[in-house]
Amino acid sequence: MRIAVPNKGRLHEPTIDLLERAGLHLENGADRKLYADTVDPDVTVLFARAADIPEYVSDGAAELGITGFDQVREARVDDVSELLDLEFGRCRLVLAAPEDGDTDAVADLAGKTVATEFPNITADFFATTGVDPDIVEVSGATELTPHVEMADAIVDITSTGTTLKMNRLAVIDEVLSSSVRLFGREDVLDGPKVGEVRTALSSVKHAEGKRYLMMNVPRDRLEDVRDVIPGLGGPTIMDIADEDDGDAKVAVHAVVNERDVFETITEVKTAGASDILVTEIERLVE
Ligand SMILES: Nc1ncnc2c1ncn2[C@@H]1O[C@H](COP(=O)(O)OP(=O)(O)OP(=O)(O)O)[C@@H](O)[C@H]1O
Ligand SMILES: O=P(O)(O)OC[C@H]1O[C@H](OP(=O)(O)OP(=O)(O)O)[C@H](O)[C@@H]1O
Ligand SMILES: [Mg+2]
Repeated sequence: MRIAVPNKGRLHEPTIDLLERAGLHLENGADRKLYADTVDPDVTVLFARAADIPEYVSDGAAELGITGFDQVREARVDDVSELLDLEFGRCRLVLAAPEDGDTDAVADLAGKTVATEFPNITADFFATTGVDPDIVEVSGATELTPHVEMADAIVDITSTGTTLKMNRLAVIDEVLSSSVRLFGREDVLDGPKVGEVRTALSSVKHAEGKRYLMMNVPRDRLEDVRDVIPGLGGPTIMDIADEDDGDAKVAVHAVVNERDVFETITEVKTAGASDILVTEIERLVE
């Protein structure tokens, strides 16, 4: 099975990092190679441009793909399905125009020109508004086009808003909200490998922001400790083999949200826990 992933750009590294954390370690994937093997002999990674990945999956060059939702929508592929929101590469496609110009609303764009790297998404957006501007496709530096009289407005990616601000552009409307997705061609979705890859990647997402808490608790304080552990399932309670103590203490393990760890430690300690350990979780298969 082949997974197409971004070969460069801002999505490349986080995608490789995610595959590694999911246990799909890349082998002999030196720079500029088109393919890399993984520890799983049945899984190959194919490197492609973020914008080409939906087409690669649709055409059969790969079975699965990882790229931005914006690219999937722009490619207008109708035979692929989303399997997982990977929740990075978050950005918005927005309609924006010069701050000090006379374009303040969608209606102001009747008979005007909009420049974008996403002509299909832009056309779909305007089709819902009843306004029908000319759409000009550019391949980058879109933010410049209103200042060189190429366009009256743009549809482009924004995340922090810095680029729009630097180019004195104001948002008129949101066109699309995007993040990176795992998707696959519909005719292969039932295969066992697809399920395995999906589970591996989602287990990394589930583990993010969670910590594993371990502690020892006198058996007669167990209920007090249990009461203060915020529930994410569990906790797991285990007997401790201890010759001197008999069964006076038990080990308590629990998965907790990272943001709750600080408070929980204080509370379980007050409730009688000792030998408290906090560790990171690599993967959490639910
Ligand atoms: N500023 C941003 N913040 C968050 N995600 C972004 C941002 N810019 C782009 N993305 C996401 O990353 C995807 C790829 O963008 P990137 O800039 O890496 O590639 P590109 O410039 O289109 O590619 P290439 O360098 O191959 O021309 C976008 O389609 C979008 O989903
Ligand atoms: O809201 P901001 O945080 O400023 O991000 C928005 C910018 O990020 C992307 O460009 P990128 O940095 O990927 O450069 P590129 O034009 O080379 O793709 C996008 O095309 C915007 O220009
Ligand atoms: Mg870019």
